[in-house]
Amino acid sequence: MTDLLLAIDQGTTSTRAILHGPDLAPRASAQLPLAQHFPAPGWVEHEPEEIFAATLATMRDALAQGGASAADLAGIGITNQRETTVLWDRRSGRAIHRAIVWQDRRTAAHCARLAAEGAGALIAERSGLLPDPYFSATKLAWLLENVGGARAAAERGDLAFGTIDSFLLWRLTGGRVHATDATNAARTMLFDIRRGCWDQDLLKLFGIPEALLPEVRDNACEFGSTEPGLLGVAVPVRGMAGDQHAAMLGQACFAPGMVKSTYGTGCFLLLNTGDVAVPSQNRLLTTLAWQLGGQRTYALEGAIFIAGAAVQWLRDGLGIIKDAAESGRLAAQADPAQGVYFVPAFTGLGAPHWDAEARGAILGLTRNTGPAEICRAALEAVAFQTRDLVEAMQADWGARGGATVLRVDGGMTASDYAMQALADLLGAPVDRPVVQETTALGAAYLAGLQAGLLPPPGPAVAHWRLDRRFQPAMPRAEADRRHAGWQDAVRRVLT
Ligand SMILES: Nc1ncnc2c1ncn2[C@@H]1O[C@H](COP(=O)(O)OP(=O)(O)O)[C@@H](O)[C@H]1O
Ligand SMILES: O=P(O)(O)OC[C@H](O)CO
Repeated sequence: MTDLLLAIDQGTTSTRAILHGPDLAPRASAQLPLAQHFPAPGWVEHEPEEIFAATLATMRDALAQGGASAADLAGIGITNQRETTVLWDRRSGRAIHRAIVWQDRRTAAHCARLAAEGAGALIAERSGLLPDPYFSATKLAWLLENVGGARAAAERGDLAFGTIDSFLLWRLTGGRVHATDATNAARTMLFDIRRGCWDQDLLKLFGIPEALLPEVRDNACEFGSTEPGLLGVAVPVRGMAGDQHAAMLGQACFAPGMVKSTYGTGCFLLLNTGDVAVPSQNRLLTTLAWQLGGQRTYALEGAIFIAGAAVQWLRDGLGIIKDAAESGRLAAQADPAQGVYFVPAFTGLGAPHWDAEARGAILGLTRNTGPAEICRAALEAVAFQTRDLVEAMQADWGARGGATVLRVDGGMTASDYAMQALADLLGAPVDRPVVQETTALGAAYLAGLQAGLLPPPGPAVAHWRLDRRFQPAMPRAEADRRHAGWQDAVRRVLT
């Protein structure tokens, strides 16, 4: 039977492939870590060849573990870390520089200049974003300026730009297809989210030759077939979406007002705003939720750069825990009287502050502070930042109503401690689904939708099931007092 769906989830810290049945039940998975390169302070790069090799290896491994072959697949869905920028040679398919990762801050001065020159209004009106190094446009401009011969080659049409989805599609199809999907395009800062096309004024603002750009398609469509030599037979790629958008589909946030929050390296909270692109008055991002059948559904997004990455730093940087799970065990033993706050602004602060130059701090230390208090502060920082985003979203969307429950997913949701702290400090229930790999689930769903195996977004899609609801247990006054302490700590790191 050709009814299995293979999702590729190419994330910031790892590459995964998950094999799903036609009912979207996960059957087998494979994962490989991804090396992080930090060539200068604030710079973050990935090796595109490593990404492609890991993608292929995990796809083959997931199929083998599921006792399946490529001939059993109805389609592949690709989902990916967004904004990360690759520039490659069309002839060789090889990148001319390492990928510049979404967290990379090397273009902070470029963005500050754009903001000072008043370009923010055009950027917000067309792309729904704001001038920050997070998005692809200034990363691509940097590559064109700093890699020898790149601009001339780009103008000759010899180079191709893409986010990780496009790069993988190019390589999987043997260089036959240069395409992206609307959600990934929406994160480049070059795309008009209301008209659904590349924007000439933004291309001019960033000095980007149009010849570099991929074709923009719906999230579910025929993206092209893989080279037969790669998996044994040619398999159609039928779904593609940025990871946070795929997670919205995986979380079945189909109705306006529904919210999901993904806690991986960073945290990304998205609210479905239906067919309206809602401009934010509170420094959130207006973006696409998905585009299907040419119809665009929009979202408001709050992006926090550091969530689980703070836990990684406790393990690898400070060395106070041996594995991520230990952070919760230690936090549970913390002295409740100590007001320690950890602002994990390692790569600046994202929404709603957007301060690229801010750096991290741990405040409120005493002689009694130890690893337990620092772990608690790191886990609570994620909850406080989520609360900042939720409050900004309520201000933008408020009266229109919607869900009062937060659907969560991502690696960090494995921590019961962190999820309870989230419910407590937010003062709202937090729902963790049975399948926490919602990003891959969303990608598999898109491929299944295109293959005709699954219905369009709506009540007939039945892949979401509750694992556990975390109810707020902390008195509201206490949560507010702690949040005020957090806000004070943030004020001290802002530049
Ligand atoms: N039990 C846990 N407690 C706290 N953090 C955790 C736990 N398990 C995993 N994490 C964090 O989750 C992150 C990995 O999540 P994942 O969704 O795989 O990330 P990404 O897709 O960004 O690569 C890591 O940063 C890790 O520190
Ligand atoms: O790889 P993740 O899961 O940390 O997600 C990265 C985001 O897409 C960046 O915008």
